[in-house]
Amino acid sequence: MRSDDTIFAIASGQGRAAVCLIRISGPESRAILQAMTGGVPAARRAVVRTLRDPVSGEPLDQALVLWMPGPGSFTGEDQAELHIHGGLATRAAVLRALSSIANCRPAEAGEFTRRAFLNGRMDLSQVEGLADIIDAETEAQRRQAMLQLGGRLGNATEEWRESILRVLALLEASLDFSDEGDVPEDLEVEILRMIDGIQEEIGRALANRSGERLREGLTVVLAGPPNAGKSTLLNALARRDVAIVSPIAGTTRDVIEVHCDLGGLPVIIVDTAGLRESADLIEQEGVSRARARAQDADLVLWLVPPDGEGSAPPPARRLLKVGTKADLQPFRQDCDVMVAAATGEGLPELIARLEAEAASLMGQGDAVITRERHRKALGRAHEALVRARAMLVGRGPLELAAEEVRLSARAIGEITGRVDVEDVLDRLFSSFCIGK
Ligand SMILES: Nc1nc2c(ncn2[C@@H]2O[C@H](COP(=O)(O)OP(=O)(O)OP(=O)(O)O)[C@@H](O)[C@H]2O)c(=O)[nH]1
Ligand SMILES: [K+]
Ligand SMILES: [Mg+2]
Repeated sequence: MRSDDTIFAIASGQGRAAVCLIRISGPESRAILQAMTGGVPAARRAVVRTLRDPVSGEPLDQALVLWMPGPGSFTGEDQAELHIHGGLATRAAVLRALSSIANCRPAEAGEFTRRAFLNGRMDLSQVEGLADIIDAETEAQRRQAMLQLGGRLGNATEEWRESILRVLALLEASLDFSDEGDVPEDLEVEILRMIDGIQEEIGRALANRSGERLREGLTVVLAGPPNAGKSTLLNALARRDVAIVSPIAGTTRDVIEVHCDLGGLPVIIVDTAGLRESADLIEQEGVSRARARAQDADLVLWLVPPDGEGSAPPPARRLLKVGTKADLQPFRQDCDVMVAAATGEGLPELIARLEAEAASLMGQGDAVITRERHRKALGRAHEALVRARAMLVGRGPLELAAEEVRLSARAIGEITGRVDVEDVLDRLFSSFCIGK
């Protein structure tokens, strides 16, 4: 795979369609337009042209053609777009023609975006935002992904990184001047004050897990004794016949997941095997999976049937008690909600309750961190700052404190893919006037 190849790909999905969009990026883009359309249109102006085979000159299709010269294009390279008719034979003919051109080849997965990143058109957090937009299943996920693509995470991390590098610059300045005397006391006070400020902001971002929950979906596990009505409730919430329902206790053995959209928030509802002691090996496995899922869940709905006083709920982070078969039992004081999934009674109340739970656990996309990767990088940055601070306060070697601060900046830089420290330091130093 060469990065100076010209790449092309269908960007509009597979299968027969009215229109098919072919994206082209790389140095041959202009030559391709010349060879296939007989000219190059004005930049970023859509024109209709006859597409021809570059070797035989045979007409292949009528297409809408765009020329987007670099560096102002998505990838930063010269780019062209061919909006052709979406018939299978038409696509195949145009792709074949493109393959026949020297130094042109089909793009690998994600290669356009990779080039955009390598050419500085977007940072890593924006690349992830773009991926999340394509994967977004609910309104709140879409909004969060848009904010990330727009640079919310990238801007926040760049600000933190710049502040950390300012601390580093102050430390290095102190190092440079330490043979002329001690680190001025007011400078040390200033450094500690800055570290405290950055730590507090990063700490606040780390404390908020709603972004990751929103990106991944909230996991709600239905648990309870056999025949509590778990599968019936799953089917009612999913509004389709997903799980087998029967009066036989121990019907469900596997873990069954359904993705739902609750008021714009993504919720994964998980049906599990009824919890009981069983001699059946398969059922035992189902029960142990059910317990494991309940333990990891954001929320467990513990289902209590009319005769369900005997069994105890599994350990869970958060648990709601739901009295089931409300058509067969009166309101239970020991339950938070009553529902009869078979008749639909109480279902709107349960859904409203779930929406409220989801909203309080996920917010509406106000978190900065949306992935484990961000959390790990920020966590490392935070820890390094804690060590640097301890070293400064404990009068440890200034060089080591500076090294910790440098580590912190690098860790934060991983979020956007900007890990260069020296050039930013140079820029910062040039604006300083300590002992100049
Ligand atoms: N009357 C009434 N019966 C219900 C209701 N919900 C479920 N049932 C019945 O209860 C029985 C068990 O329902 P399931 O949904 O299979 O229960 P489960 O908890 O998934 O059972 P296991 O998978 O075996 O643990 C079935 O015969 C259902 O028709 C309800 O709201 N009212
Ligand atoms: K059952
Ligand atoms: Mg079941």
